[in-house]
Amino acid sequence: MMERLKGKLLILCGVPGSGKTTLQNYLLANHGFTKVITHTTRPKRVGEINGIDYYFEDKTSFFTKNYLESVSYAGNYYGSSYEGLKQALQAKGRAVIVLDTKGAATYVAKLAPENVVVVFVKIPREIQAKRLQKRGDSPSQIKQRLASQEAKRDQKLPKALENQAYELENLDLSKTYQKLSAFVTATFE
Ligand SMILES: Nc1ncnc2c1ncn2[C@@H]1O[C@H](COP(=O)(O)OP(=O)(O)OP(=O)(O)O)[C@@H](O)[C@H]1O
Ligand SMILES: Nc1nc2c(ncn2[C@@H]2O[C@H](COP(=O)(O)O)[C@@H](O)[C@H]2O)c(=O)[nH]1
Repeated sequence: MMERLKGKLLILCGVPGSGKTTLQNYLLANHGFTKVITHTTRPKRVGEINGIDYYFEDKTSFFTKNYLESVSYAGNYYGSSYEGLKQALQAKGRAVIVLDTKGAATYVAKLAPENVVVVFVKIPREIQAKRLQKRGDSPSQIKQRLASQEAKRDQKLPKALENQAYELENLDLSKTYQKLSAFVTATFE
């Protein structure tokens, strides 16, 4: 299915702890994007709010939604709904979503090319645990997350996204913001 929509979606996917959520917040604050809020069965982190960070679901309510795609990631379910995407695009014509690479590949397959761009965010493996620690994840959460099949798979750009994704290394945050801004200006304006 190549669904044609009004507006354009920027997908952030990539390495665990690479800064996808941080970059999403930057785009919301500085580039007029609206966030596509996704659903998860993962427990809330400190400071997360239902309906802002995610729609937090239980294992029954999760399966009552109309998903464009859903995945299992490190032992929890995640899914993005058609309604969420359409609402976010209707708001300002440009929307941003954070997905794992499997979800990103599904969007690329399902949406028309003019409606979607993908940014794959990277950091070296050696600093991943430090980034997750900085966010407040516990040592056991970090171990479980980085040992998961999905986190290992997302260490590199999958074949399905080759030549489809802008690869963005996120070391010095202010330089990353500059590069992302330039990419958005070239792609959306
Ligand atoms: N360039 C950077 N330099 C230093 N710290 C950073 C940088 N970018 C993000 N961070 C910090 O790294 C931590 C992880 O970032 P974030 O939660 O945005 O990653 P993520 O890719 O969304 O993670 P996950 O894959 O687990 O969903 C946060 O504490 C964030 O503030
Ligand atoms: N395919 C999807 N991936 C999603 C969705 N919502 C979030 N994610 C990705 O899951 C992992 C883990 O997220 P976290 O918040 O627990 O750190 C990360 O890669 C997200 O990008 C979704 O709806 N679909």
